[in-house]
Amino acid sequence: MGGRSRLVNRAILRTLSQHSSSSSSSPSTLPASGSGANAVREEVKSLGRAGGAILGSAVDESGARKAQWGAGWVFAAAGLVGMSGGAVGSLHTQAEEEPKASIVPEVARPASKPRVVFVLGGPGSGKGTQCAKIVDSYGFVHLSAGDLLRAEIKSGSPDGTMIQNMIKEGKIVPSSVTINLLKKAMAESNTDKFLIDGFPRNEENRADFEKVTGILPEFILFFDCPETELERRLLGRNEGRVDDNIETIRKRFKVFIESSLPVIDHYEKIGKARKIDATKSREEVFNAIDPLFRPFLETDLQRATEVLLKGIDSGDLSTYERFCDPGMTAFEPEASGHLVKGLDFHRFYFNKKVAGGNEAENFRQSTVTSPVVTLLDSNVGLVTYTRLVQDRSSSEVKAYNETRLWQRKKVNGQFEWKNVHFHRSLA
Ligand SMILES: Nc1ncnc2c1ncn2[C@@H]1O[C@H](COP(=O)(O)OP(=O)(O)O)[C@@H](O)[C@H]1O
Ligand SMILES: Nc1ccn([C@@H]2O[C@H](COP(=O)(O)OP(=O)(O)O)[C@@H](O)[C@H]2O)c(=O)n1
Repeated sequence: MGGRSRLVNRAILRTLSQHSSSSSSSPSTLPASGSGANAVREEVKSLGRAGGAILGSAVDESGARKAQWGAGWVFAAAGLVGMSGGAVGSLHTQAEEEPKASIVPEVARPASKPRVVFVLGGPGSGKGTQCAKIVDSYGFVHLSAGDLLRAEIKSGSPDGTMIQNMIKEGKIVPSSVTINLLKKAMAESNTDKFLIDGFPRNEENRADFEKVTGILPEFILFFDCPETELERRLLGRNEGRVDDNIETIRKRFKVFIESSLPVIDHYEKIGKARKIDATKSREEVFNAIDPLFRPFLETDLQRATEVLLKGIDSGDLSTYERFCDPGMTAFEPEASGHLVKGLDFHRFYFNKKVAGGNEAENFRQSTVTSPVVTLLDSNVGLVTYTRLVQDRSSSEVKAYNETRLWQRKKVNGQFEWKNVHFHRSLA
């Protein structure tokens, strides 16, 4: 996601393309063994030694954005990526032992592990304004530390008076109070993507959050803006806040420089700070932020595919219907060259399985190789892979090439990826 991993991803893609016989980055031509795979393994090992996670988008030689399926892309060359028998998204190699422990592909983490982006910047730099836009486009939950503290005052909590006094003085409320509020809000939410705005504001906030939650941010957004502009915006904000007066504003600037800038420096040093010029218009600021959030969509899309395939393997019709658009079209061998529309054709196979009864006999396992996730825009994505299907009832392993076209839709106010078309053919 960061500059470093993007460069590393480029290197991997180059290595792969050198050993690929056709197009520059065609995953279906990845070597399964031999010198190409060895070269890739070396890349993986060196990444592991450097402690780098292989994640998110990469840019291929033609400039097209591509998502790597976690380490799957690399493991697909070195081995195989398992899609069943364990947690969804767990990776295993079957060809030979790989240095798994040293490589922690972030996309392989359990879906419940929250992905957090901290949004920092001086008071009035536009954090809240941009967070609203990110929520709207990317389905994050926005948690403003300041808003949570103000709500705590209103709720009549025993800490209310202390918090009110601190805010009036532009001082930073003790971490234990703010972190408890954040933890509670995160636990009450049913998502795993959080924008945490106005936090961590000092070293104590930062270190305590890490210690208490074990969460490191994916990255931090730093809205860079000079004091004169901040002052102008805050005096014009007009939200009736007790701290938007010239006396408190000056105190907040001082606290920001003394306590918050060192936190931003910390993230800069570990390569997690993404600095944004916040003096630009709201639209220009959003355009600068927008690409940073694309990899989250790629991860979501990959996870949706993993869950869908697991649903197919286990004969779970409700999962299948949750991820498939009712008007989905498909070309698959069972349809003998015809395009089938809707879910009835596919439902037949789920019902047949249930009717067959014997779970052990019905047991199926898919292993995905050469997965590629390509985001066409923020609401349309393409997932291609080869799927090996093992079936208890037959010793034959079937291999399919599959292409799934996904569309992101808002359902009951929440973004969901829906499979709108797939093409499956015998590999
Ligand atoms: N890019 C921008 N240009 C001009 N004004 C802005 C911009 N972004 C936000 N504002 C305005 O500045 C004020 C502060 O923005 P806000 O998002 O509340 O900042 P923060 O959450 O960082 O305190 C608001 O009145 C907002 O409408
Ligand atoms: N992590 C935090 C965030 C806010 N706060 C308090 O809440 C005030 C308002 O913060 P905010 O994030 O809502 O607003 P801005 O100052 O960024 O405009 C701060 O000046 C602090 O007094 C805090 O103590 N600790």
